[in-house]
Amino acid sequence: MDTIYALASARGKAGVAVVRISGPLAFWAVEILAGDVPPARRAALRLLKDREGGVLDEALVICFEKGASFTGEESAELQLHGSVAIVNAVLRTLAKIDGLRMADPGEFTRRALENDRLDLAQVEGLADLIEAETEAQRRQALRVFSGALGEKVERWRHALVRSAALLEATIDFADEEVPSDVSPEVLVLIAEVMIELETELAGAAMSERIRDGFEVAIVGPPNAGKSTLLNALAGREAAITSEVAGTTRDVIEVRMELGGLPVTLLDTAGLRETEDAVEAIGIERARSRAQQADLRVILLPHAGAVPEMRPEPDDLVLVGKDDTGQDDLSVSGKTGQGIDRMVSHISGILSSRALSASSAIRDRHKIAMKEAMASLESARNEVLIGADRTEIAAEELRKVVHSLNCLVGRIDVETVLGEIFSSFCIGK
Ligand SMILES: Nc1nc2c(c(=O)[nH]1)N(C=O)[C@@H](CNc1ccc(C(=O)N[C@@H](CCC(=O)O)C(=O)O)cc1)CN2
Ligand SMILES: Nc1nc2c(ncn2[C@@H]2O[C@H](COP(=O)(O)OP(=O)(O)OP(=O)(O)O)[C@@H](O)[C@H]2O)c(=O)[nH]1
Repeated sequence: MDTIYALASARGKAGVAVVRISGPLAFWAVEILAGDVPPARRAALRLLKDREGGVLDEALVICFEKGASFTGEESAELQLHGSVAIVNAVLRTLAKIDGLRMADPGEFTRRALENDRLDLAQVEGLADLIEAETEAQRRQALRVFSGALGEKVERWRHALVRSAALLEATIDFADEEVPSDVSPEVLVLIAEVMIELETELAGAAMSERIRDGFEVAIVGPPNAGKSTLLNALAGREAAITSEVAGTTRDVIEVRMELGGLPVTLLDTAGLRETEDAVEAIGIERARSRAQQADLRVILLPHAGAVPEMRPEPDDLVLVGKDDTGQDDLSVSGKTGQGIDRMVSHISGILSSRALSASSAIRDRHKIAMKEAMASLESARNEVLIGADRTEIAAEELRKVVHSLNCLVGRIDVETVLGEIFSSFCIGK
């Protein structure tokens, strides 16, 4: 096994930079640079020197013994003054040590996975944790990283292995005295797992939103003040505004954080009848994107106007360009009147939806869970049919266990690892 090293903190000037080393020669590398191997897990101040004895930096060195580190391997951290020159000089010195090489992206985490410090779902949670930009993303990734999914899978697997064992016991004893009918107990176990899987699957769409962002579309007739409102929310001139009706043609997207949630706001072409072919395409796009969005803010030109689009139950219907706020249900991009109220309404609705988010954060999880569900359904049907189908039922249950094993990466890991780690930073 190679010993790997990498800069774990971001490149560029910083207060402190962290270089990580992991593998059988990690302490050896520390000894070469720092002169000795400080006691494990204690920050020790050392002068780091290159092989010619030139001082590289005064640094904090922390050693982690094999079996008690992030990767599970012998590893060490060099906490350096965060200058580009120091980092480069230290990395150069490490490169010259035989048996050491620069880590690939995600390789430290990969080793943690190989050493059973993390399961695959946790690795995926960790990837999301590093990508997290909003509060909701941080919380979701942390939940997955903490191993919530793995724990559930463990419980499900336990129930299914027990069910299969019960069924198999009846097969083995088929010729002898038949033990009591196990099917009621098996059916209960199967039903319990199915209910929990269903809940996870139902929350998958929401966890996806938290990862990728909710879409909120601003819709209304031309000149309703949509672009001005978007710009006010974005805090910049993301969309062109003008007194000419029909200014916005394409869908304009602005990503922002609303109440801790990642939200993509969509400014859309004003909805009206038009002879202009280009505008008509824009209007068609506006309608379809708005329909697919999670929520719509429908702007009216004046109180009592008929909305351009039929509002869904949670949609907001507001009178736009109302600078003074004569109406509770009004908003002005120009003065900012009503914007706070609108934002808290939107984030309230989206947050309540986000509560149902599950740990199924990737398509891979959804696919494995759907497979598990399908096999569970067949297993249940076979059990219901009767004793002569017991063997088939047990076989279906083994398939479920297989799908669950894939889910947490007990098997078939290699096929997904490349994809997962391609998004990792070097040093993680
Ligand atoms: N400086 C530094 N900060 C960091 C990390 C790191 O590697 N270095 N981490 C890296 O991502 C995260 C912390 N994760 C870690 C996870 C496990 C162990 C570890 O040594 N585990 C041992 C001992 C556990 C214990 O003392 O309770 C073990 O699990 O056996 C260290 C860091 C975030 N902050
Ligand atoms: N008084 C006032 N004028 C506004 C407000 N919002 C927009 N306007 C003006 O109304 C005109 C149209 O505003 P836009 O934001 O471009 O309207 P839009 O709904 O995006 O228009 P289209 O792109 O044509 O669909 C511009 O002249 C804006 O300056 C507002 O809150 N108060």
